[in-house]
Formats: sequence, C-alpha cells, structure tokens
Amino acid sequence: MGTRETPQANAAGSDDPLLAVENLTTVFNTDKETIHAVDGVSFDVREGETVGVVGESGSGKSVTARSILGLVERPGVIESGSIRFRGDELTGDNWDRYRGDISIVFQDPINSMNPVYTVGNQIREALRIHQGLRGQDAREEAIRLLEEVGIPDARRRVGEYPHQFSGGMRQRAVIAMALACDPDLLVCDEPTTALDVTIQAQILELLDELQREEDLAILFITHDMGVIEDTADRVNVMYAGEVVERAPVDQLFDSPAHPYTRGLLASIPGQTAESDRLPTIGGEVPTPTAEPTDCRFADRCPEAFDACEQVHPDHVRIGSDHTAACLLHEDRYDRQLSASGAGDDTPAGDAAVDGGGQR
Ligand SMILES: Nc1ncnc2c1ncn2[C@@H]1O[C@H](COP(=O)(O)OP(=O)(O)OP(=O)(O)O)[C@@H](O)[C@H]1O
Ligand code: NI
Repeated sequence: MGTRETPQANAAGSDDPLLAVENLTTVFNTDKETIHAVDGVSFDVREGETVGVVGESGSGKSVTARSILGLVERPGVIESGSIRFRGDELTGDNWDRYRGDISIVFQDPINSMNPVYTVGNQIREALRIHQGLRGQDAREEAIRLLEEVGIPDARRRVGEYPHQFSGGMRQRAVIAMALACDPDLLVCDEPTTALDVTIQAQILELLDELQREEDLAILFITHDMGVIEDTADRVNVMYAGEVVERAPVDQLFDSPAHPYTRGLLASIPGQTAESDRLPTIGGEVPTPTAEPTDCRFADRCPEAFDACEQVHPDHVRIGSDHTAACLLHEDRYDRQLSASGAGDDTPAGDAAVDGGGQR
C-alpha cells in the first residue's frame, strides 16, 4: 500500500512516529511458567504507511496487537517497554484517551459482531461513542460507511443481522465498524485469513483504497508472506516473541538476511514451482518461557552453528533501515564492536547495532 514520501509531523509538531513500540515485553504468568509471548519488541508506524508483522502461529503477533490496544487480559500483563501514540505513552492507563484513534479488525468477522443486533445498530453505536452522532445522522453515516467499504444496497442492508451477510461482506462490515471511530491507525490481525482467496484479494484492495482515501496508517498482521508483499511498506518478521528481521518490503524480498525469513519466503505458494518448493521449515515455534541465552530459532535453522546455541543475537544493521538478529552476520558485529573501540579506524555506522529491542 502507498506510503507518503515524507512522514508528516504530528499535531504536536514533533517528528514522533504515529505509533512507537519500544522493547515491549508482554508475559503470561501461568501456574507452571512465565510465557514471554512478546519479548523485547520494537517497531514504529508512521502516518499513512502500512507496517507488516509476519511470523508463524505462536510467534506473538496477536499479543503484540492486543498490547497496542490495551486489550491484554489476565493472566497476561505488559511487563515492560513503551507504547507511544503521537508521542504519548499508552501503557499505564492512557488507552482511553486514544480509544477511537486506534481500531482493530480481527481475523474472524463472525465473532467481531454481536449476532443479536443489526449491522447498522452496531455501527451506529460506535458512531455514538466515538463521534457523538445520533438518530438520523448516525443512520446516514452508517449507510455511508457501508457504501464506502463496498457493500451494495447499503440502505437496505444496514437493517440486516450479521448472519445475513456472507463472510466477505461481514468482514467489510467489520471494517466499516472500525472506521466508525474515525481512526488514524488500523490494526488488522489476519483480517483475510478466514476468507477464500478471491474475497481476500478484494478485502486487501479495499484496505488499500481506504488507506489512500482516509490517510490511514495500518499495522498489518499475517502469517502469509504473499499478503505481506501485497500490502506492507515495511516489515517486521517475528519469531518466538521477538522481531528477528526488519526491512522495507523490497529489501526483505530481495535480500532476506535471517534464515527464518528465507524459510518463510520459500514457502510462498506461486513464488517457486510446486515441485521446487522448499519444504516449510520443519518443527514449530517454541513457546518462549525463559530469558533467551541462545538464538530461539537455532534448533530449526538450516544454517545454525555452535555459537547459535550459546549467544542470543542482537540486531545488526544489514542495510539502510534493514536489520537482522542472526550470528551469520557476525562479521558485522565484529566491525561494529571495533568501530566503537578507541583508536580503531573501522568506519563507524557501517554495522551499528540499533538495539532493536533485543538484549
Ligand atoms: N491467554 C493466554 N495464556 C497463555 N499464553 C498465551 C495466551 N495468549 C497467548 N499466549 C501465548 O503467547 C504466544 C503468542 O501467541 P499469539 O497469539 O500472539 O501468536 P500469533 O503469532 O498471533 O499466532 P497465530 O498466527 O496462531 O494467531 C503463544 O506462545 C501463546 O501460547
Ligand atoms: Ni494471532
């Protein structure tokens, strides 16, 4: 989806990104263990752009999304880190202030709507809460929103119940509900996963249009690299609670630096002939329960070597705006270390570790 050339300064006149997540750690304290579902994640979203978060099931994408919206429920808790919206810290109790500015669209449109109220009622309720609209004004605006998301015959359908909508139409209605808050940031958590491919493409097209028309920033969560390619401007690849690579979408596809990213790319249908396709990465995402002392991907990594079991990799700079947390790029760490040493003439900045929210 389109990015603006220049990230716009926000109302406060500063250069803060719209959303800045720094070192976010969200844990679930169960009887047995502490699950680090999100473990030191950092990324930002600028106005009007689409930032992707991609990773397999269990990598912590949804917990990241819920953390941003203040929707983590017990036994989950945001343990540390910062989430700033327009420069204001949200963690603590500040979510209500921005409740309408950040909206979320979930995967499953049927559970996102209340079956006992008409679609129109639900949109009008959101309009009342977030924009103070009532009566005929709210009704007209609900119809306009349904038209905007491409629901034909909106004036009639506004009075129908969710079960009278097909899956694709229901997801459009859910998006209309999310837009009723007039958000600046739309968090989409696998919004098309439950839909068939044709409908999926239509919903992605709709989001793209809305982004241009409404100047929305989108945080797009998916396990599907193909969808990432179609939607994202910049991408964060998540594995076992951590961001392991981040890059502009072209760079990620042209020169993926982390073996995990390469594995995800190799599994895109259509990217390679069915017969040539690499088997998807064997095994599954481990549940991150302890502080990592190794690379969490090491035991599934086709390129792992001894040190991968002993060192937790920091992010290292691969290119402009491109970092990866992998010891394969160890030479860059060495250069970075010597660059910071006194009297060394290695050019600084060549491989500066950006922190990346990693230890
Ligand atoms: N309520 C909970 N209690 C305990 N652990 C949880 C809870 N919710 C999530 N987790 C754990 O947090 C980790 C990340 O889960 P999350 O739902 O964010 O993954 P995901 O990347 O969104 O996966 P998917 O693609 O399946 O949606 C998992 O290990 C999961 O078991
Ligand atoms: Ni999820």
